[in-house]
Amino acid sequence: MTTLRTALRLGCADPKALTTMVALVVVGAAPPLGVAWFTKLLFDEVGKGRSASPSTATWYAVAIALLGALAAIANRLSGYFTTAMQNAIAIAADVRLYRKLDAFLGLRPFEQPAMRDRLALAQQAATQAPYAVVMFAVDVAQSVVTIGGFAVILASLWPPAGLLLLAVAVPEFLIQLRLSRRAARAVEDGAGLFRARFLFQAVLTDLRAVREVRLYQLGRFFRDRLTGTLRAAGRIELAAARHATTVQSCWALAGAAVTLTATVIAVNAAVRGRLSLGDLTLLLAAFGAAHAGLAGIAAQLGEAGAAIRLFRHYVAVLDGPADLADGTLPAPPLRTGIRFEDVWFRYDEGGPWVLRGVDLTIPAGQAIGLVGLNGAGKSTLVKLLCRFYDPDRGRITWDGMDLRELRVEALRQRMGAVFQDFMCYDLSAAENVGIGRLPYTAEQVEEAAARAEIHDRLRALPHGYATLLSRTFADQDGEPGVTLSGGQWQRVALARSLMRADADLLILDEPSSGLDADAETRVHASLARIRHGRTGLLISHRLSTLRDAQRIVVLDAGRVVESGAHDELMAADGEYARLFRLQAGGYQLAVS
Ligand SMILES: Nc1ncnc2c1ncn2[C@@H]1O[C@H](COP(=O)(O)OP(=O)(O)OP(=O)(O)O)[C@@H](O)[C@H]1O
Repeated sequence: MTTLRTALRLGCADPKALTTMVALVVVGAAPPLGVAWFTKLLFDEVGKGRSASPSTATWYAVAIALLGALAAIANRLSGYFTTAMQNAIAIAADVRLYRKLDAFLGLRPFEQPAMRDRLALAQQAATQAPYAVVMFAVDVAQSVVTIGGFAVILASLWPPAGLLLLAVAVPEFLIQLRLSRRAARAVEDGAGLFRARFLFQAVLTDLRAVREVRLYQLGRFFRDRLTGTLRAAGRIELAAARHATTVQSCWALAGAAVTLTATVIAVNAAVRGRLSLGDLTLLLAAFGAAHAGLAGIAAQLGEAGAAIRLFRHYVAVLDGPADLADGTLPAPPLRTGIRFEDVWFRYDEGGPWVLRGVDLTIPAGQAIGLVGLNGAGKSTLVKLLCRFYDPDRGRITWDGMDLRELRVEALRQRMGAVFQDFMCYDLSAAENVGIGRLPYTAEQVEEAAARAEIHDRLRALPHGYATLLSRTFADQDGEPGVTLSGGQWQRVALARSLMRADADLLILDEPSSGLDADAETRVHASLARIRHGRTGLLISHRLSTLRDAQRIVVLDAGRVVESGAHDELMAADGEYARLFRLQAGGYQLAVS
């Protein structure tokens, strides 16, 4: 019931367009009745032979033509308002869906294949179902007028025709409902393939992917995967269509038999003089139209039924539980520090532990460097700190308060971060930097860009900061945008995080891995100035960039194995000292 209610509510997204369309549909339903009636009168008039009045017959013909024109105009206009209604439904449905997705506080819902399938189905059904339900209701209303009118005509000419119609209509409705279930199941079964299709299409068209696809000559490989996916999806769709066609064809034979029965009886009555020629025409037209009308409603019931079944996925996403419970307390400015207390975490229940009892303190006003081999759990630790996930055991505190007690939005407003896999948005240069803190001013953007050593490059772009950073979209002049080098993009991402340079906590996960040596030195000097007296967590494989951190923490397989200042760790001669010497040795070798 909630599903239907939600669909109906969305279906009424543009009440004006809806009511106008309904009015036009109802107006358009009346002319066929008039046409049938005037055709009967015309035939009866012509049937009088010599005593027929040519002017009366002409008037009947004019009336038929006018009614036909009225129906056609009402039909066109209702088509226009239907489009307006569809647009409004699509916008309202998407707004609700994406607002819900945006309300997920963490990352888990986006990492679950079942949830992604459901989401794909929800996106598909979001506009279809509300439209199908509304159109079904409208067509039923229209058909009540048309079929009701024809039913009155049939009842006055030959009452048993109504029973004959019911005998054919009721099973037809039941059959369509059954077929709708099967059709919806076919779409559900193909959801994974549907997503895979988009994946392969993206690989074959995405600017970053096509580079590798060209170099490794993977076009054929991915095309074959795409074709395989399309074929598999096609097989599911065709199996459902084959079943529907078989059932519907058999049923069409039954419908034809009923129509034949009605025709034979009516013709017999006419031959015996119980019906006039006009009556016979009217009866056959009325029976055919009523039958077609009922079959049309049954087919639409099937379509609406399938759409509603799929729409359950949309409602399930909207009504689904929150992924993380939001806290209730405001996040105060950081005074004492952040603590990881025996934090255990794994991405999947039953999966390997990624963090295993991490104890770590980030005192307020200090910069901590985090070091470890690939897969040690550094980025995971950052993700927990941003509260994208909650620890399975232990807790993380902000001035002694469990992160889970704080309002997530408030907590994140106190953080600035640049992630390893940062985003390159197809937006202007100013927007690419400024969205780090909305709303932004041009001065703030330029200051952040200068700190990240990218201001001169952005200012020198064809339209300065207004230049679109994209090669796949055109700017307002129809010109393709500009794209930056990898290191320049990284500086833009860094500038974005520096829009929050005054944040209580600055997290920098490999902020300079793609920077040239000159830029790296300058960026780190700039970062050291910004971080001075601020709380920061800096992750880097380039250990020399962490030297000035007050404390360096070494993570190994999800555990803190060493902790101390650079000199202390070097003196301890442990893992950090080994890695540092290895890197330094590499540089020495290169120099000598
Ligand atoms: N979203 C995820 N779902 C499941 N497992 C994940 C996810 N992200 C990371 N992992 C796993 O967690 C482990 C730690 O990954 P993490 O990214 O935290 O390591 P890291 O120390 O940052 O490594 P690197 O130096 O390579 O960036 C890895 O084994 C990885 O496979």
